[in-house]
Amino acid sequence: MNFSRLLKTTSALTSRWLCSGRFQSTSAAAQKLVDVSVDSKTGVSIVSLNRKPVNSLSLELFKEFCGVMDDLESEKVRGMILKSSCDNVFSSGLDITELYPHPDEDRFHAFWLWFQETWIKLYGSSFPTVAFINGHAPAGGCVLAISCEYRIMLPYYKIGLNEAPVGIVAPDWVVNSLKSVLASRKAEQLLTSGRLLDTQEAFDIGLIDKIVNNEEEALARSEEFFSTFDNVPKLARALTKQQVRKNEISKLIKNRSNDAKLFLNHILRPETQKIIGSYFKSLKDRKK
Ligand SMILES: CCCCCC/C=C\CC(=O)SCCNC(=O)CCNC(=O)[C@H](O)C(C)(C)COP(=O)(O)OP(=O)(O)OC[C@H]1O[C@@H](n2cnc3c(N)ncnc32)[C@H](O)[C@@H]1OP(=O)(O)O
Repeated sequence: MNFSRLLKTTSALTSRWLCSGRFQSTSAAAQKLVDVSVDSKTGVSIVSLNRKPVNSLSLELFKEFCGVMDDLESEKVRGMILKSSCDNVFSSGLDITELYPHPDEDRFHAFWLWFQETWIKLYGSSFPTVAFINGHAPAGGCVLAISCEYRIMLPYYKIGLNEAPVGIVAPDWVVNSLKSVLASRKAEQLLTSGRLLDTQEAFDIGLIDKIVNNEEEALARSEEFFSTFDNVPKLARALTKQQVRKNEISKLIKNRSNDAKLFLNHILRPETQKIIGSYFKSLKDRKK
């Protein structure tokens, strides 16, 4: 099966959840959670996550992001830069209120399927992708960044997969995306310790590709990355990227519902709820 057909393949059960109109934004005037603009000099699309204050990743944000990715695919854009419009935070990861206290099972199932869909579309996109990490990127924020092809980060922020200390276990598609960036041993150390790295440490181990001081430099470094493909036929580039990433994506596509069920079972365990609850409380108490 070719890759674009594979990307469209979802089980009947999964399609039912993804296509269902449930969990729509209630207000037509609701603020956009994902903004798109085009850099007029380079023709590259800039996608900004815009869920204030910290871009925590909710079901609605995932849905909107997937719609944007579909548009960019059909417009056959030259490239995409993913960044944040929140001050100091690229994304604070999954919205903890989707996980705690004791989430509604239907909503959680849909939430998880849209998280998977986001990863499938971003990791498997045909066009080149850069994450401009213009703020902290813990947990799910880091997952978005490692799903892109190239990572550029501002100094003095933190990035990493701190799920284990929060009581959350990484699914294999997240582990494998990390292993596509870092050697297995480094990936394991990062995951099991849950340590967040500062920008320099992240650069030193190869988790990010460039450190920049401002957005202007980020755009210039992104352009250098995109222009490495200027003499490569678009289709050949896209199919080659997807060939490299195909195994992880097809494994998840075959296992989506089960992956959601496993995660839900884990999240609903009283011990997990307890750990997430005290973690969330400590986040709130920090500011008191
Ligand atoms: C191992 C891989 C597993 C993969 C599968 C699962 C994937 C991911 C799991 C997750 O993503 S779980 C989420 C984990 N996220 C975090 O641990 C980050 C938590 N947040 C922070 O550390 C900080 O907020 C920040 C991002 C460093 C920003 O700090 P800042 O001081 O700028 O802002 P705060 O005052 O802390 O936050 C403002 C406001 O937002 C609330 N909030 C922060 N993060 C989240 C979140 N992820 N979900 C929901 N709400 C969040 C925070 O409590 C504050 O609320 P108020 O106090 O204003 O009510």
